[in-house]
Amino acid sequence: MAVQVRRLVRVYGDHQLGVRALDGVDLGFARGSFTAVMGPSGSGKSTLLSCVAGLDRPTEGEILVDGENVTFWNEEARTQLRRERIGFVFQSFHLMPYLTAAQNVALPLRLAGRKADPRLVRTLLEHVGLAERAGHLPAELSGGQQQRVAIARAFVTSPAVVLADEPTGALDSATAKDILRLLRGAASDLGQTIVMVTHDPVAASYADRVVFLVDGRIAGQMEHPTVDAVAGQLAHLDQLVATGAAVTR
Ligand SMILES: Nc1ncnc2c1ncn2[C@@H]1O[C@H](COP(=O)(O)OP(=O)(O)OP(=O)(O)O)[C@@H](O)[C@H]1O
Repeated sequence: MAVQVRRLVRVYGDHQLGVRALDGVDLGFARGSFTAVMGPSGSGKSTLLSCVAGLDRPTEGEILVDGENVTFWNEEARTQLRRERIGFVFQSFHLMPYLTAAQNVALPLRLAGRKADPRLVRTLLEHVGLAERAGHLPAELSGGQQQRVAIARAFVTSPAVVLADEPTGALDSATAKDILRLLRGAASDLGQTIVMVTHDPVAASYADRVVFLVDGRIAGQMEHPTVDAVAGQLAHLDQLVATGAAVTR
């Protein structure tokens, strides 16, 4: 398993009265798998990503990255974990505006104190179809191209997992499909493990599996998701939440 979370609980505020953002989540993410995490607003999706990334500490439970228990690592070790073993893709790209595409891709290696091999950077930019734009600044690239640079950057350290938070949320649907095909291919062809939070059933249909969260708990999983099946399950979950059926403990 690239990543495993066991009995993960994250309570914000008072232990008894606080918000249980995650309430006993057990999940494994196999190497080379592409998982979509879905659920209503406030269901715990971002908290799950933050815990896996080591940005947030679980209240209870364990997190294993490449089989190593990282739950109790100190701040410094978790910063290193984020730099070297976790890749990030955000909705709003988060590229450094004053660095070229190639320099942005190389940045995680530099931050990790490693040498940025120009051939690796070039190969990654070729892989995302941007070899010709290596010297361009983000402002000179379209949104879809900027997201491709961000994806190449996320892959540069060969991380255990790439965490993508609404990676297509800011893109038109045709560009979004290109990005999703790229992520799909990275999992299938390069064996890159990907976990993607999304609200979009089309985006989720590119994944191998969808995990549905409600109130910090797993409310269902779907293998080989289709757009219609995902949309149907989301409507069903919304109904459960609206009637309060999902919040009984
Ligand atoms: N720092 C915090 N302090 C207090 N409560 C928090 C904090 N972060 C999240 N929460 C609460 O934890 C719950 C889960 O939040 P989370 O952001 O993980 O949900 P989400 O599924 O990502 O939602 P969205 O789809 O709206 O982004 C929510 O009730 C939220 O209000």
